[in-house]
Amino acid sequence: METQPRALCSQLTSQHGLCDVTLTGAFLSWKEAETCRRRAAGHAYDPRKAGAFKKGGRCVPLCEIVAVQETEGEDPGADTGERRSAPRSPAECNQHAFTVSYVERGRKHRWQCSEVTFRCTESRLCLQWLQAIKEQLALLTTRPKRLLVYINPYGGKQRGKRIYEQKVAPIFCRASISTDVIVTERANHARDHLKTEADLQKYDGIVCVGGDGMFSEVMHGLISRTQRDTGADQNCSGETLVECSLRVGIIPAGSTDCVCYATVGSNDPVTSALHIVVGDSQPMDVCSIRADDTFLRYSVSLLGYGFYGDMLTDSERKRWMGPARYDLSGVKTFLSHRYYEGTVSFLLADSNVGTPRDKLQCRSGCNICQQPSADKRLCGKEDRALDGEAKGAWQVIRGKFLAINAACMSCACPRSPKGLSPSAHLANGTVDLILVHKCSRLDFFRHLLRHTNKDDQFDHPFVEVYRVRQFRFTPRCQETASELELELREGDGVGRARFFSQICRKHPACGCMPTHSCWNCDGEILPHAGIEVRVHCQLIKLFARGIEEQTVFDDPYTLCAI
Ligand SMILES: Nc1ncnc2c1ncn2[C@@H]1O[C@H](COP(=O)(O)OP(=O)(O)OP(=O)(O)O)[C@@H](O)[C@H]1O
Repeated sequence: METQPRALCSQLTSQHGLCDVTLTGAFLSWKEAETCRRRAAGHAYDPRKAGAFKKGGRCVPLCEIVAVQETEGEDPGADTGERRSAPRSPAECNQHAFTVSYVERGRKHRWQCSEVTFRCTESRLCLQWLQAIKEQLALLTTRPKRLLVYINPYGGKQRGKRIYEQKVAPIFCRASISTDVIVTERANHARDHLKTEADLQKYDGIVCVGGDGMFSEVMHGLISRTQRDTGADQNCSGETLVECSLRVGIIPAGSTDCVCYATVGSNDPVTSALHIVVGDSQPMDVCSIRADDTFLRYSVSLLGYGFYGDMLTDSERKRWMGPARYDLSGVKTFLSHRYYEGTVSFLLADSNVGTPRDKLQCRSGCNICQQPSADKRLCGKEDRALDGEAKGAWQVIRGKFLAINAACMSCACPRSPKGLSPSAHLANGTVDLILVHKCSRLDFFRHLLRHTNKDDQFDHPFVEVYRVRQFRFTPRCQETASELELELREGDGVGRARFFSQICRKHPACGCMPTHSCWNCDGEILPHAGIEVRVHCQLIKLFARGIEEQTVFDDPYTLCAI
């Protein structure tokens, strides 16, 4: 028989005075006690105190309570940082207390762990409250109890270990989450450990402390391990990959924390730790990248050829500079203004998953991500039938590109708060393919500038954007003889020019454009130019809930009204 959540209602004392505290199956709320309010309305009214109490009232969803603990020898002013000037009265000394830690929302999607202590004179009542809240928390089965934590001690400003120990571990401890912590000793340590050694049965989730590179390691390890354990072959083209059951939490401690920012809305370790504690779950699409029929890598954020590929290649040579290298390499790559020729082929996504320019941003509980995607509907025989059908739907664009970007998510970050593709979705089984054709430096600058302001970066004649399920890129130097011949025949005069430029590209001594760039795959260089990309809908899950609409939570009383 299902356990019924216990409801309680008592008058207890908090640091703001006597209050009515209510526990239901969904909320814990407290507000100024009726008797106090009536007294405050009469001659004993003290506006200063009444205001303070109003501020102290709250309605906290049960799922956002971090923990409840009996408070021994507590000081009623301790949770607000107030110091008691007077010794405790004999009445206070006879009181029993319990402290509730809960999620409190701050500005810019930040969460913090707040506390409230309730006191009462009866030990039985205090125990009743403690037990009732603990029982309710025990019903929240999506919360992790045991986590495997990987810390990159060299990520970002090399503060990963300190961030974990000072900001995250105390929250896990308060929430009674046990952890096995591995501080990595080399690159790919976490990936290899997850792939082969880790006893994943023991854990409810994995946490990585570091930047996007560290997350990518953990993701690769987890996906590979899941496929191996379930008999799926990630190297086989067209294989339906098996979703990973363990969730991944990201504690941001890198120089780029784009995945964390796009899924939580902030780069704050405490916020991430709290999303893990409350057991949030955010599915996320993953792209698999292949070249010459061989699996290369997975990507969850940005795949960029041309501008972003060149910028990453240059910045890797300047690692000694730290995060400032991205700015310098960005300017250098912009000034070089290189373009690359090639052919992009893609399979458009279904219309029910929106379009890159529809301004429907992916937010917590996104409707579009809850639509069954084409990728999900495909399996077995159906898969082959639909794939055959889809073959006719491939679109082909040949041209000279300054950048080819595939955004699996918005790629929002503090510098570009709306991101590379503001309406891209985390889990709808698609990727937004952005083609920036050759244009003047000034136009390209205008396009880049629009990533930082409110203007539409796709509203330029030289930019095309498509929501796709699969795409391929073939650089001109890899195009087959028949494709090149076709192109030469397409325009006579142009043909001659292209013929000569083809000779030039084969002779680097003449100093003309390089024939191809490389791909920036979530911040890692992929040396291949010709690739094939397929989106795997909701292949992994994060301890996150997507970016919340902030306004709902501005008023602590709003939740009571919901
Ligand atoms: N102990 C280690 N020693 C050296 N490299 C490591 C170690 N642990 C992890 N790495 C590697 O460090 C790379 C960068 O890590 P991370 O993403 O955490 O930091 P970052 O500063 O954001 O990275 P980047 O410098 O790429 O922006 C990752 O690709 C990861 O494979």
